[in-house]
Amino acid sequence: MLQIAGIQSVSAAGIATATAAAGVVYIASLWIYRLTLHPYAKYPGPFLGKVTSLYGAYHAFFGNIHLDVERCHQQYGKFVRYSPNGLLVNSARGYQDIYGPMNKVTKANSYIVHGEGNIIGMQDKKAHAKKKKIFQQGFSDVALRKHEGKVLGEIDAFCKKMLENEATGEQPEGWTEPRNMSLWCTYLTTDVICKVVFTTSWDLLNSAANRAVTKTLATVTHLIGIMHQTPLLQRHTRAAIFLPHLAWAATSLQKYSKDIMRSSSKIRKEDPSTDDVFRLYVEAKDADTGKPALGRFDVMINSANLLIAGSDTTASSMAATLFYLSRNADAYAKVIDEIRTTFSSPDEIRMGPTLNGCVYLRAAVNEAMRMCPVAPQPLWRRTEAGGCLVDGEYIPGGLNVGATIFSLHHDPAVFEEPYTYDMDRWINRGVEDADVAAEKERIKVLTANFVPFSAGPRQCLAKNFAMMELLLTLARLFWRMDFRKSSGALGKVGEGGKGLGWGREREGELQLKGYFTSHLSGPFIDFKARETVSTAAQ
Ligand code: HEM
Repeated sequence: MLQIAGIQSVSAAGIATATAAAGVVYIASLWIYRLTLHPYAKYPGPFLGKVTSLYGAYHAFFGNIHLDVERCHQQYGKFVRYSPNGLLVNSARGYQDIYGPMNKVTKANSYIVHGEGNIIGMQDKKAHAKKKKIFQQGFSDVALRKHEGKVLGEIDAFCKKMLENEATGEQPEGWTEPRNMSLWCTYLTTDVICKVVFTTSWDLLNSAANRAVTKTLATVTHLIGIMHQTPLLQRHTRAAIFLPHLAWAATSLQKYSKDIMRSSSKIRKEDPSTDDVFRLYVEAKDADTGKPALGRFDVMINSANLLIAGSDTTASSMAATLFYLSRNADAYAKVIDEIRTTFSSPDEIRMGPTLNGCVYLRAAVNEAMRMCPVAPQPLWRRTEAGGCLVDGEYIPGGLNVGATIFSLHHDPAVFEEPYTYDMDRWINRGVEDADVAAEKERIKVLTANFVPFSAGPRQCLAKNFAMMELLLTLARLFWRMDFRKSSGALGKVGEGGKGLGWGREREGELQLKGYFTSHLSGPFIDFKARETVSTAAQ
């Protein structure tokens, strides 16, 4: 009992009841405000999404946020209020208004979860543009030509590995044991990005010792994906309390980053001429002052960030292409034939116009990236003071707006049968003269709705590098070996099926976990060396 000013005694239970009652009144008033007077009150959306940001966090936790957003657009239309302060739009025009070059938005506050100094989270537009120019130099055309040799070395090691039979010995007729390609592609892309940025790697392709790093990377993107959806979890301390089974990954990532930087700096000490992206950032000069453009911390955090941004992203696009080609015989035949007739040896497969001219390969990758985009969650932006127009709707300043690439890529008004892998939709149909304009328009509309790397000033920093890695890897792989989906239960891993829940029931469709980046299980693929080629050419 407490005696207050000698007038009244108050029990602990009484205080608890009063506090709980005040809490209930506060939450009820907040919900009523959000449902009636809030500027987004007029927009449709799921009831729980309108009143609490935990709704989005819940779906991000289970990795189905991209599907839930898709379901909401189907139910409510183009505009969906997906969180109290967050409105989603699904149209090419809306996408350009939010992300395009003329946008009047900044990155939403949720991007603080990527850590201080990380380019992906910068809100100040001018400061971001200045930094991006510098960071992009690491992936410019000139830099890409420098990286090509390192990338090809890793790709060739990967191809060799794919033809090895580990575990249980050879399968009949020369086919390898089933390989889990989301894992193997992540080993490759992690080795590649480490080599390009730091000159050293964990050699995940050849050694199992550090392969746990892929679990760390996936868990970090899961954690970040949840934190992005709700301000209630945007501090790492809170995430550590409420999501301890994921939060460990942030510390683990720091350890891995320090580890790779330590080995990199050892190499640099032994050979000061070591040339890589890290060195380029250290030596970058400010164009106005001629002084170093980046501080030590800036270089460290952004180089480490490239490990996350540049590993499972490219890997899932690669694995998705293998998934769909292994299930679509016609597309498979066209791509394989194109690669094997265009190049007479794998060594001929290099960056340049010949590879870029492989229209079927490009279409196969496009269609896989359309169906399985790498960034499947709402990419939230905050409107600037004064507000802006988003597809004709005025949105006041200080609110979140966004879109999901997944829904834009599955709009049935643009992509006929959006859940079907149809590589040919990307191929010019070579129509009669009278229809040339219509065909041009068809491709233009598809392209406007196809934004795997996003658009405008915050689009992917290393889009050309990622495409180079994807095309080189797949072309060299397809030249050297045949492949097929594994048989039995393994062959079904990662695929939709009855009873898997809304949006996950279509057989033949690759299912992804909608973390901050997409996370895949499988596909399991068997490989077999081309019979007509001498072993020397392998
Ligand atoms: C197929 C592969 C890839 C895809 C589809 C992809 C896609 C994207 C998308 C959609 C964004 C925008 C994210 C947002 O708005 O929050 C982004 C940003 C970014 N990406 Fe990629 N990415 C890929 C590979 C890479 C690679 C290989 C790297 C680095 C080597 C990289 C580095 C970055 C960085 C640093 C940003 C932030 C840019 C900024 O804020 O200005 N990405 N990427």
